[in-house]
Amino acid sequence: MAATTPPLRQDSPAITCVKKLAETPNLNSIPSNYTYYTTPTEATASDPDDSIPTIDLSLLTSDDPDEKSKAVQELGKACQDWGFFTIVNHGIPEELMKATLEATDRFFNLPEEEKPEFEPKNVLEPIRYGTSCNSAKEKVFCWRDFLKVFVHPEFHCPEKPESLRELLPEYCERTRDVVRKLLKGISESLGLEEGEIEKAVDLQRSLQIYAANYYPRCPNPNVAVGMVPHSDHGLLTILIQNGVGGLQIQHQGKWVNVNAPSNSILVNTGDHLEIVSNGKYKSVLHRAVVNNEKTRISIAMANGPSLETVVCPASQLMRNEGGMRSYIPMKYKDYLLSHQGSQLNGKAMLKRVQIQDY
Ligand SMILES: O=C(O)CCC(=O)C(=O)O
Ligand SMILES: [Fe+2]
Repeated sequence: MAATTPPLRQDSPAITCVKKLAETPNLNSIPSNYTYYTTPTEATASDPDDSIPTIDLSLLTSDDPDEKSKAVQELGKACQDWGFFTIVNHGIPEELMKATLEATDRFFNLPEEEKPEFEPKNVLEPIRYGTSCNSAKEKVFCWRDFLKVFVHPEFHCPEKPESLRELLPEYCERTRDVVRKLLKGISESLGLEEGEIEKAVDLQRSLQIYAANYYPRCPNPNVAVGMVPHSDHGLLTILIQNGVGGLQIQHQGKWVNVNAPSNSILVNTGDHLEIVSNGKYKSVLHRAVVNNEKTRISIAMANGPSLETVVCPASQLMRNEGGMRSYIPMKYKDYLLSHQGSQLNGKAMLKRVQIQDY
């Protein structure tokens, strides 16, 4: 009897994880549907002309009013000029960061059958494991696998590995504490009451997402992309990585490299900080590049308003600025659904709620 090819399972994903693809023996070049850049120099960036700002978190909560006010000013300047900064004296133990990165690595190295469902359809699914950015919508894929988990206000976590279940609650709580302190300082830097942003976005019930990125070694790093240029949807993202660089941010119209060591914590501003600040603190455009030497792992903790909050520019800010509102109020949940449901594309989603050019 002639052999027949079994029919494709209806539910079989159109695409598999890139880790598996990268492990194909003798893979010398990437498949054409991973070629993102047509000119290899497009993926390059220079080192920043000025150094990326560093914020000392301990000074933000200093009892000395002068010291605190100086720190608040520096934080405001970092948000306005860069939308991006490093933090020091943040109180998150280095061992916890390291162990969380290791547990994340362990997750990606589990056999596929021990991982959660691949590419679930619902964007609000609290545990999502997948590849690229939005593979259902893309023609060209990113050289990246991801795990996204809603960790607050309700904590979720994949069953395995056990180390992730053990470490994640503490790492999430510590990063939320950092975010609370930063938002207080940012509020003050905008001339608002310290707790104004916290109240406006209902931080107690904030949506926090653990977004882990796995970028395997890539045979053609100059034409592939780890993550396409985008801004994050939330307020502030706290990012750590396994000592392998790859993040680039756009600063003054130019792509610049962020080569942070493994123990540093990076912070970037998201779309909802831009909205709350009525455009004063713009969300930073960033992307990830890949390399052919080492696997890169990053953990981006996305911290947003609560899902039910209708976010709009802070009312006090509009009073100060003569009532000019630059963004249409929108429920964060609806924003997230649109942002995550479409192809990731620069700041396209933010433009949809923007009232005027500024
Ligand atoms: O891997 C990185 O450095 C960037 C990740 C990122 O931008 C994201 O997860 O939103
Ligand atoms: Fe991002």
